[in-house]
Amino acid sequence: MSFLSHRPRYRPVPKAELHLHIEGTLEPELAFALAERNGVTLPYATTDELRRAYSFTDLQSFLDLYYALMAVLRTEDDFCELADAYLTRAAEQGVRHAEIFFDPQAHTARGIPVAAVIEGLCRALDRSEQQYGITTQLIMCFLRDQSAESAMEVFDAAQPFLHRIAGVGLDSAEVGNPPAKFRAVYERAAAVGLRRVAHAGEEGPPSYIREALDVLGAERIDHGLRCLEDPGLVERLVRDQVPLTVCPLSNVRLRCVDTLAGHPLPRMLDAGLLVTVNSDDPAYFGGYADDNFRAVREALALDDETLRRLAANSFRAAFLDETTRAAYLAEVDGHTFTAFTDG
Ligand SMILES: Nc1ncnc2[nH]cnc12
Ligand SMILES: [Zn+2]
Repeated sequence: MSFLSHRPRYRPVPKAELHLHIEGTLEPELAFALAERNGVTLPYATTDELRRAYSFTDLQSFLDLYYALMAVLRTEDDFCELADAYLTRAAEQGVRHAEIFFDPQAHTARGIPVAAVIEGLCRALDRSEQQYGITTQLIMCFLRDQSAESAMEVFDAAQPFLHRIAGVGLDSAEVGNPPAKFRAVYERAAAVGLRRVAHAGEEGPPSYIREALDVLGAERIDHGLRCLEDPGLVERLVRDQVPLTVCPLSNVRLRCVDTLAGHPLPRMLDAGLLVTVNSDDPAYFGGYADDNFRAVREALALDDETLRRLAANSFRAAFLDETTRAAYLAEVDGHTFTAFTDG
């Protein structure tokens, strides 16, 4: 019997995943299968060789590979399979509700119609509650390193599908692309009742977090790590209980923090921030939702009550109706963290 089989394992705590790019769940095995099906040649001979390329120095070095690998995603079926694969994994990791980002401009720029992307994703999401026990929402992200006009064009192209979309987000290369660039498209999103979130303070300065709140009306901040450099901003985020969707394994892989043991998550919790734990791009960063929970548990010596607080925060921060939120919070309350060993 191996040593590993005696390691304690934990039933994953029920949680909501609020910061998850569906394109970032593209595992090398699926990438190769789709490449073959679609006649796309990848510049890697094997899945192992591709995995070896997952060594990033910053956000941009990751984004270069992330966008390049999307070449294999071409049809509605591809997007459906991608989402199904994520939901299968998420269910194993205790995810009960997922608010899923997608990057339409990364596909329309390659000639893929926005309909293929959204209809493919929705085919998987529509059966998610029954098949995986996971409720879902879609959040359409604008690429901040593209122009404001391009964001407006994709928003126009998505008009027939807006009833399938819960909100809009902002992602891609942060520094040099401040939130205010997207004021107009966020105003249009707000006018039709869409929820608003934005990546800010991952690599960019605290002023981008303020701008996301003040100019875009962001209700949640994705990452938000660099708020800690601005005590006045922290005070505001605590006072208003603005959720921050933190992604610990991502932060280490993209070198936003040096080590997991040095991650500011405990400081953020101590400050009273409404922090949640998420996976960001799990196929690239070494773990899905509960892998992130387990990693911070070990590296930061978090106790069960802190993990329970993080799980509860995820449902508090989710775009759920109050009845569903209460039901999920009751699941968190009723969860026991007892370890079990198998083998
Ligand atoms: N961590 C991240 N930051 C910004 N844009 C992204 N797109 C996918 N993952 C991202
Ligand atoms: Zn992200």
